Amino acid sequence: MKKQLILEDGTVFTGKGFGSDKDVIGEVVFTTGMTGYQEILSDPSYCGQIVTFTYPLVGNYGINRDDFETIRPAVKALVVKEAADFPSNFRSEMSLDEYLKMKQIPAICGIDTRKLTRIIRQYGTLKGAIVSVEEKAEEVVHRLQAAVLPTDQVDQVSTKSAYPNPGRGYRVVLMDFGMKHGILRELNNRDCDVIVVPHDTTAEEILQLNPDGIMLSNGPGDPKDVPHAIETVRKLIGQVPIFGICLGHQLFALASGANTFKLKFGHRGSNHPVKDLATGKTALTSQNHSYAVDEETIANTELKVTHIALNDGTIEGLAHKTYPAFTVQYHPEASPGPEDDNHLFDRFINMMKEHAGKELQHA
Ligand SMILES: NC(=O)CC[C@H](N)C(=O)O
Repeated sequence: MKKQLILEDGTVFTGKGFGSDKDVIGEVVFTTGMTGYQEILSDPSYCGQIVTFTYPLVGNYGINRDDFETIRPAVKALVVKEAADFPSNFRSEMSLDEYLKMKQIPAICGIDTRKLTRIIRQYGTLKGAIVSVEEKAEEVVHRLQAAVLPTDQVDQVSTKSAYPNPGRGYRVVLMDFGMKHGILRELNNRDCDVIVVPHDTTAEEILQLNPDGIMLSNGPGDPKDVPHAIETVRKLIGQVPIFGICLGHQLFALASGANTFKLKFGHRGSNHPVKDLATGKTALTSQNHSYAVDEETIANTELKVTHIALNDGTIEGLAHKTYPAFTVQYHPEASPGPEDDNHLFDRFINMMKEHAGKELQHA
């Protein structure tokens, strides 16, 4: 069925719909990863976004049961150049089209994704809609310009109640702002005794769980849309070791008195070079973010910059000057992408070991 992708600046693309048939409005972003579409479409940080894949072929290895980052995908829609009709891979259980239909996520193929990406690069992230070809473009543009996109994405994707993920090592309270399962997987691999808690859990409730460390997850939207979480993180800094990823990193920065701002079109892909300022080494990293911490506001805080993006010089990592707390803007849990910085999870374990003054048998 023919569909159109319409941008708020009036650009109209026509293509073929697949996945769910419903009409949607969202923020159009692009990702440059050459593989990993299953992890990307199931990463809750994409909640509300229409994701364009710059890699021209998507769906060729199907959908498998191992690579989900959540069981309830929150992405709004997908835009691709070519969608493979016949996936081929020993792990494949269904096609991308079947999966998108099952999860009611619309997609459009046959789009000139290079042109679309250039528009986003030039003008910044835009609102867009995927609608039937029957719809009049001017009316849709009008609707798009008037549309106010939701700001409650964290609440949409965070767990509604706390749940344990037992282990015999250090106890970690994992604040779920839209957590990728990759984070849980890394903590499990290190035997952590994890308790996942909703985004609005208070600092007092968290400390009552007697954690050895606190993990702040990734998550969708503007970090300033979850002021209660900033307040919670502020109260937790200095109490126990903290490790934050992506949205968790931004919340840690805001809680420490720094500021965040929206990047023009964000960083999304699996090969973003990041320099560790302590070692001088560069790692290739998996990224997915629209916001970044403002470097000019770091001087007023107790934080130091530990990592920077080599593409645009923005902050990619922070550490507290006195307390055991550090965060990264990128994804050391990868999924998808390189695992160069997976050792950061070991650093968190070591921090908990030092702080707790005890070595746990399995940690
Ligand atoms: N992956 C994330 O946690 C993204 C953080 C935040 N939503 C951003 O877009 O910058």
